[in-house]
Amino acid sequence: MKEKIQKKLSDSKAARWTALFIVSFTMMCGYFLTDVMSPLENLLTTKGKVVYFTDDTSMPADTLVAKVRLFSAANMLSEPDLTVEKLGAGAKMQYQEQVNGQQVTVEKTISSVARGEGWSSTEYGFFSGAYGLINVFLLMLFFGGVILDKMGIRFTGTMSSGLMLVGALIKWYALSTDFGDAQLFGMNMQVALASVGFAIFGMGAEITGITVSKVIVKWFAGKELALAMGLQVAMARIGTALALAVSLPVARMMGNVSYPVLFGAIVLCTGFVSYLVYCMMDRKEDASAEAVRMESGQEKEEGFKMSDLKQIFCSRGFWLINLLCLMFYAGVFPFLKFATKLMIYKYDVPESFAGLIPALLPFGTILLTPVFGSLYDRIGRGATLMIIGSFMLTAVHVLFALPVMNYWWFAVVVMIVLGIAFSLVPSAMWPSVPKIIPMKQLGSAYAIIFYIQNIGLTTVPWLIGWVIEHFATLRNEAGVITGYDYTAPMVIFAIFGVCAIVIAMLLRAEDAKKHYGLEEANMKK
Ligand SMILES: NCCCC[C@H](NC(=O)[C@@H](N)CCCCN)C(=O)O
Repeated sequence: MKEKIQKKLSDSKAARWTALFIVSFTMMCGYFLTDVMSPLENLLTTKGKVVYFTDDTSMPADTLVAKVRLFSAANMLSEPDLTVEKLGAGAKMQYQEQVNGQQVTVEKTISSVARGEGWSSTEYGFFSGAYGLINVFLLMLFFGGVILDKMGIRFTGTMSSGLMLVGALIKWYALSTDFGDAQLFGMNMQVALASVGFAIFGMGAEITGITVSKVIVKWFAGKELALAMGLQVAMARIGTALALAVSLPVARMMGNVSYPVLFGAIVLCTGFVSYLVYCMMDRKEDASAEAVRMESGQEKEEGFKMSDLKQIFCSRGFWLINLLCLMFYAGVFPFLKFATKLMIYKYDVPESFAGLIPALLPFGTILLTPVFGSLYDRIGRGATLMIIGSFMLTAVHVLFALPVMNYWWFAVVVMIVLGIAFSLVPSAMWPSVPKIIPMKQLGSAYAIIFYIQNIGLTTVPWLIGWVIEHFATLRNEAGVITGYDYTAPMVIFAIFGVCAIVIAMLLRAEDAKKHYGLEEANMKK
């Protein structure tokens, strides 16, 4: 009689791809919430209500009311019964405007009215960077990695996806409440509370991120690892793309910036439940792995020890990956937070379409990240892919910084190139980590990389928000904002790109010396 050979659950193709899909879904929900506020920058930084017209233009509500009143008086029409509160969808407005030096009568129909929150650019920058606040300053991401290696995938992932949900609810509460002039921590109460919520969410999102990375290595090591990581990132990008595309229309339709966040919180509930489903699969995988080990008489793998951290810290290749991750991601995610407003003011894109151009970036990566991942699996050249991606990132920011070519189609082309760069580097960088660091220290290794990366994700939006307020905001003599000059912030982003190129080259040199195998294929033939 043939003896039944024990197999691990992860040896089944269907099982491992199902596991990947479930955890990637949780992550996708997290990414949706991370970027849901980015297209709302213009609305958040406008004081009072904003009126949107059917021709895709917009105007502060009080300016509109004043213009309509002036028009009625000048044309001896009866005083309109109009206040900011009475403006509503479907109403027709008439007022006069200077067009090419001539006074013309404009008639517009209101499509929606939404409440602006009156934040400053610095406050918006602070809020955007708050994502990494607890991770960086309370070292929670670092401890998250240790918790992951000590307590395991099921405990850590459940805890962290629960934290995402709690943070999202706090953020929603802050944005849906009018706190008047109340202050917290010496700042506007709404900004402070929304930032606290975002910081708790960010802690959960990042710990979930390292947990999911470990899940993928657990199921795919020696198999289609880079493809699986690429697909996970691709699904995450769907979350980002949807956030960028639907957030402003939802806020406009509902009249308030809090609704997209509420929607995100509901989506996150499903992400939390899907992680619980994964936990059941994880239990089965562990049981089958244990059965295989017993049958083959293998020694039980030694657990994680704090002293293992020394091995991680002593690896030069590991530090180069850290720095590359810091610089490359500092040039992408923080940029996305400001990209919608860049499209409005530099490329003259109507506000209702402006979020769609940055949304092209994640949409492009949805396809390309798995393609490049699979390329890396089959033919290698990981370090080279990272160098090419870093070059592209730099070129993109230099092009955005140029004061010429301010056409929307140019912004679209440049954004597509950024999408290619944003597929190349992540698809090669993340699967390279297990080539440098062994499995049992992988949770801590990813946590340290995410930790260093979070320093950039936190401080770069602060820096850019401050630079926009002090060096990029154009005002007229009365101090009213008339536009923005994005040269200075874009030059800063380009500098991150140059640093990424240098580091990626050093990494390839280090690989040649230490034979990590970054230029080799991942799949064992
Ligand atoms: N296997 C690792 C995949 C990481 C994907 C990577 N995510 C991050 O680096 C996160 N720490 C930051 C996410 C910020 C959310 N917008 C990615 O390329 O998304």
